[in-house]
Amino acid sequence: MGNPTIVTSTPEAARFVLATQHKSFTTFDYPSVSRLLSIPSAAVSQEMPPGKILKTIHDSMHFELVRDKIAKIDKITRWVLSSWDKQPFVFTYQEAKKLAFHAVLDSIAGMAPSPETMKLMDDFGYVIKGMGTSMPFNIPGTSYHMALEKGQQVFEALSPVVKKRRLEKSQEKCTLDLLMEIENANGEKISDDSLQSHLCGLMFAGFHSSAVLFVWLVKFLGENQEILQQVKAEQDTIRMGKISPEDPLSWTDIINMPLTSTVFQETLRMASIVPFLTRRAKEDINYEGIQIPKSWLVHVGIQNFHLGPEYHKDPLKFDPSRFQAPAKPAAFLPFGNGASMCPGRELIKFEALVFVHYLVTTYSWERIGSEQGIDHWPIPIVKGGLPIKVAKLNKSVT
Ligand code: HEM
Repeated sequence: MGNPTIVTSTPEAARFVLATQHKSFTTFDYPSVSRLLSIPSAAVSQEMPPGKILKTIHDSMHFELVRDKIAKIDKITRWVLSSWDKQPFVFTYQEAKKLAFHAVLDSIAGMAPSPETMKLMDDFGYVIKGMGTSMPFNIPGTSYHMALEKGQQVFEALSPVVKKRRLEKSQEKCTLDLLMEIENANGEKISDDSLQSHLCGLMFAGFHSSAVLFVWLVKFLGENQEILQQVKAEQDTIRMGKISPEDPLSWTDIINMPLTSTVFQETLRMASIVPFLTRRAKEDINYEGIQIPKSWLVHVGIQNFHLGPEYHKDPLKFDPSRFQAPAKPAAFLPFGNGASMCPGRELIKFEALVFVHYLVTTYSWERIGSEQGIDHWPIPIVKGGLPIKVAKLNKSVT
């Protein structure tokens, strides 16, 4: 990282750094990543207090607002899954990206799937790829250079989206609508450039991590047939309670998915999609006798305790039942902790449960190809994109 760094691996230290002593640390962004996302000049972010923007983003993903989006998530999920049986096989990661990107886009910008959103997704895919490079040099021909170019294109493509949304008076509030309403101390509203930039940041926060989660869900369920059958029974019961096959899932259905919810949690634990978080000390800090000098980085290893036998019995076994009892305090932090804790955690939970519902009630699947293993950077993902052969079930609804 090029900075003196202290590495922590216990949940207690994680809690200390992320929450209890939050005032003593600042978040740390990798410069090569920030560069890909901070598309307009730094001056743009000066116009509105960052705290106000962050609060608005968190508010826009408040449980009650996200709960109202279940029908939309349902529609997007059916749209993605309905095409699977027309193909000899699918790359789970490709399909997961489609689902994750459009669910996030709907939530943050109220945008429905279209050829334009597909192009936006493909372009943003290059930005993500550029973040994963170990050589972030802006040299033509490199993936980092391509990512910078594509990031700029995404930023520009969002300009008409923001302008149109300013004119619309939509009943359903998305993050963009709420950001448009805030004012700084001089009574000025946020600029279009700034809004476009924040949308890019939100896409980054919500897109790739969600797509990767869906891939892990398919992998773990496929490898654990007994659990899959139990999840299927839970989801079939919900489906059979519907009057018409077209009826979307509702909030009541979501709360009737306790087993699938534990599968979601166990997948987050095993995959540890955000394996570590980094903070910078704002001052000299003493933690249980250990001196953390001002401006040093602290690397909070989350995966260490997610997979630590002291915290989770038989940690490499996929066992959703361990979440029937609450996890030891702070030994499960897939969404971080404290003030920066992921505001998208309810959204992604609903997305994952709806996805599993249509997956197991519509298809059976079988992993194909010989590629094994995990790519670990920037986040852990199944190598090869998990190609699967799918077969439509008799009473499927998509
Ligand atoms: C599997 C999916 C996801 C995982 C594992 C995940 C994980 C995390 C983690 C660990 C953080 C804390 C970062 C830190 O403390 O430095 C975070 C922050 C954040 N996440 Fe997520 N996230 C996911 C999905 C989403 C989604 C769908 C959205 C919606 C746009 C989202 C939006 C955000 C935002 C805006 C932040 C920054 C919050 C802040 O700085 O106050 N995330 N996420």
